Amino acid sequence: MLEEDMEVAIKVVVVGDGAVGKSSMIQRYCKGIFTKDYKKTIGVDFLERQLLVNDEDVRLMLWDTAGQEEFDAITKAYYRGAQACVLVFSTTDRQSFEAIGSWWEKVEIEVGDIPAVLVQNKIDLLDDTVIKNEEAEGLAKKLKLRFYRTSVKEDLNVNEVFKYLADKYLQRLKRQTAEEPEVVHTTSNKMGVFNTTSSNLSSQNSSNGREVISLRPNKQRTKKSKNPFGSCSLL
Ligand SMILES: Nc1nc2c(ncn2[C@@H]2O[C@H](COP(=O)(O)OP(=O)(O)OP(=O)(O)O)[C@@H](O)[C@H]2O)c(=O)[nH]1
Repeated sequence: MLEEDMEVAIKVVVVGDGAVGKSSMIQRYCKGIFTKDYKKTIGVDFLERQLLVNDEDVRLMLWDTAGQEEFDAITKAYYRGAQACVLVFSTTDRQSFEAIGSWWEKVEIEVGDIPAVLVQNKIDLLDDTVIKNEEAEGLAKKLKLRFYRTSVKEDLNVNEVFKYLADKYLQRLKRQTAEEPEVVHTTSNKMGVFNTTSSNLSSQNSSNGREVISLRPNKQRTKKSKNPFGSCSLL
């Protein structure tokens, strides 16, 4: 168990080419809805949802980044501090599959090796697929990532993607707190156990020039919401 009064908050970035279903996936997960309309994401959006993983309260902050290159400069800034990543391509878009390597690279350059998953979305359109199963599985193997096939439209496997990431993140966090029991938090993009009070928050500069945020346990835990969608907010 982690420190009792703490909430684990995980910043997750969802990346991939335009129109692969990133915004839809986040909306499905946080709000339980799906819309057929395509509205290009300009820059970055943000939604959150709470979940329980092995009795731990986890808050996932899901950052929806634009798939178009024209927004690269903006979206890259938002990768900083990311603690987990979803790499998405579409069943019906070959280019989006081929671009996965470069998306992962962009994220890794900003935040290093963080828990991540490879997701093939729109599997309801499998009849029109332009990517062979072996190719997708081969890519996951090459990148050493867990691979999921989802249909946001049919609500297939979406929860599993985020549950897996939260779980993987917690495992790393526990390993790290076991190794460094005095350090509640860590640095830059790495592990973070956050609380919502600012009074105990201090910051300093780390050796690599990135900001280090020190966070201490929050003694006043906020009441948990029973409805997972109840905690969603659009900023
Ligand atoms: N058939 C099908 N359509 C989907 C699925 N997921 C998303 N879509 C549709 O694909 C289109 C693009 O979805 P978005 O979620 O806007 O894509 P995005 O990746 O956020 O796109 P950008 O904001 O441009 O980066 C929309 O019309 C969605 O309704 C799915 O699982 N199946």
